[in-house]
Amino acid sequence: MLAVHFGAGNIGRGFIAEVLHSNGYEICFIDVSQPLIDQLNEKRAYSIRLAQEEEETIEINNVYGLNSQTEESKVIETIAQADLVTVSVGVNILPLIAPVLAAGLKKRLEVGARPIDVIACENAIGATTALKGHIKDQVDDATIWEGILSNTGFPDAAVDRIVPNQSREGLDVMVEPFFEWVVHTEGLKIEKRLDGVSYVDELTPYIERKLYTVNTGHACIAYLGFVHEIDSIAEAVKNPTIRRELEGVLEETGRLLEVKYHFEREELKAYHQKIIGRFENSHLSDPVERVGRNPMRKLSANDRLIGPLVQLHERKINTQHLLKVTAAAFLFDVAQDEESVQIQRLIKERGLLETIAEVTSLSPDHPLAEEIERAVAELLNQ
Ligand SMILES: NC(=O)C1=CN([C@@H]2O[C@H](COP(=O)(O)OP(=O)(O)OC[C@H]3O[C@@H](n4cnc5c(N)ncnc54)[C@H](O)[C@@H]3O)[C@@H](O)[C@H]2O)C=CC1
Ligand SMILES: O=P(O)(O)OC[C@H]1O[C@](O)(CO)[C@@H](O)[C@@H]1O
Repeated sequence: MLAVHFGAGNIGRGFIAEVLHSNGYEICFIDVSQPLIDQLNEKRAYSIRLAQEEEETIEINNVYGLNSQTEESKVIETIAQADLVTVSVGVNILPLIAPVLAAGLKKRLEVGARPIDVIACENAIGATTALKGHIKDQVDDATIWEGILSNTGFPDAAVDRIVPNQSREGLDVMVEPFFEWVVHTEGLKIEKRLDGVSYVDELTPYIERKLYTVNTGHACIAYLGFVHEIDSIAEAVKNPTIRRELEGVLEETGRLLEVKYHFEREELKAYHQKIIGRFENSHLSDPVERVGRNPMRKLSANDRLIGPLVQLHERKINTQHLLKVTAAAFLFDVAQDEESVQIQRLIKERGLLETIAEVTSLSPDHPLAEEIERAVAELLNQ
């Protein structure tokens, strides 16, 4: 069986491929990094090392790569023959892979290929649904789009495994032992269920619990870590002030999840403790700059900070810790992170309040915009 996976990066190699490989798939990685593709085709294998006390590695073989920029026709042919398509490129990259995916799914119709699922594994709510929309934009002919829809499943999913940036040298990846991949049963076309994947009829509670707990908590450590000039996540989470804010933020998003989905408080507290233990993993060297990367995405309306902040505000539930983390995200200034550079430029050109409104999609006179502005001032005066 052949799986095509877009994005031979941290999660692609360090998580999705492990699950696909253990289910017997050969994996064709699609990427735009030629060095990565060359190594995949030369070595055809790599190791996944678990970040834990005892030495444990998982050998991944039966892999190869194609470059979607220079080998487009081969990519289309491969999609036409594949048994599954998965994606982990970054939610902002999804529109860029839509053309070749549309061509591949169209080719499947021409050759009479059996139904297939396309699953986007990104840190975003509804990423596969978004990808489906980008693919639809590439297909003018309504009949062909109907054909693709009847032959392709686009189930949304939630993925969770901390995989820090790996050294560019090799293919091997260091990952935390924990992983969770949850796929929405709605929209699936393939009967086969993958071992290691949970299938749920109701995905939203899971993905919001993950995004508003793991990712919001991680963002809290990253952005306050940056403000406290601490480089690594494991170090930042030991800082008593940051730890207090982390527990406060998880308390706040936990309240939202309780109110929305009636998660048991004790169950949420156990989930929080497990996640804090994951963040403390000293075997993982995860820089603050990776976890805080792309602050415009993370400060956007439906992501891990503004999403819960607005929903809590609407319910008149306390958001002091989330406000502090959101404010810290506006101070995240990393020369190599173009989104952080863009935010700092906006602050200089248009002022903080306008920038807050622009990045979060809150109106400048929304009480939260003014509260974020105040929280930034408080952080700067600390
Ligand atoms: N790293 C982590 O711990 C986790 C990351 N995620 C999510 O997984 C997604 C990927 O994250 P990472 O693997 O960390 O990023 P990454 O940057 O390591 O991997 C992304 C890969 O996509 C490739 N790419 C970029 N443009 C492309 C294109 N047009 N066509 C094909 N490939 C292209 C890049 O060359 C890179 O190899 C993101 O949505 C992230 O939020 C989700 C859970 C955990
Ligand atoms: O990949 P993103 O969305 O930039 O943020 C990294 C997030 O992914 C995670 O692995 C959590 O799934 C953490 O690394 C972090 O919270």
